[in-house]
Amino acid sequence: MTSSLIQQYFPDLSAQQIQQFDQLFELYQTWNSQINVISRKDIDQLYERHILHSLGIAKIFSFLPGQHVMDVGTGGGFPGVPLAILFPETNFLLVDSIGKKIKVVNEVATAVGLKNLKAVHSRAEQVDQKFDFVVSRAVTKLKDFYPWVKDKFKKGGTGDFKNGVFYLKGGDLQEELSESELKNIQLFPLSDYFKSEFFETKYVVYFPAQ
Ligand SMILES: C[S@@+](CC[C@H](N)C(=O)[O-])C[C@H]1O[C@@H](n2cnc3c(N)ncnc32)[C@H](O)[C@@H]1O
Repeated sequence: MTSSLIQQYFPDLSAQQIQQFDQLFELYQTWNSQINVISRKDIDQLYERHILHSLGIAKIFSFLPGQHVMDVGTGGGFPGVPLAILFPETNFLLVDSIGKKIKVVNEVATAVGLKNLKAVHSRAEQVDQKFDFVVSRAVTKLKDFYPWVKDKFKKGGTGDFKNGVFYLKGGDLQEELSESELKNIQLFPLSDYFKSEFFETKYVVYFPAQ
């Protein structure tokens, strides 16, 4: 399997980025058979359901060179690994509270030669660093998530986006968003960018640090 689906939606990739995305299939196939980081029945859908889904954030916002981004609860590296390939001059810290998942991330990142990514075994709450942005997917409800990261933002912003959170969410979000009591939430449907059934119910949720 190759990264042709990714190239379809991101036509300006460099030869190195294409090679890195191509390498991911075999790497995840191998590592996932030893340490489960994505559902085994999903491995054939790696490019659509994991890599392209992660890159949905990049359709909304382009991280800048030198910015610092934390991926909370990265598991096997989503969305952090695909974003670190796409934004090679942005610094990514991938965090997970399960050490063996971080081992997979480090193996994959080393194999594809990612120099802008560091993965650490830690609870997000315990990370003592400040970031421009936090990204995440499938970790917990926003009401419980935001307190983990609320004191971890630098002041600042880029264009329409003040430093804050880009969270990949699916399904009916009304109740979750209202119980979170977060202000200035923006929802971006990924069906506006990616044409397949999988993305019909998927969103990027953005809110500024508050
Ligand atoms: C369902 S997995 C999602 C993994 C990945 N983001 C993805 O979408 O494939 C949730 C992950 O969050 C991690 N996690 C849960 N609470 C955490 C916390 N407080 N700090 C860091 N990681 C956490 C779990 O260990 C688990 O790997």
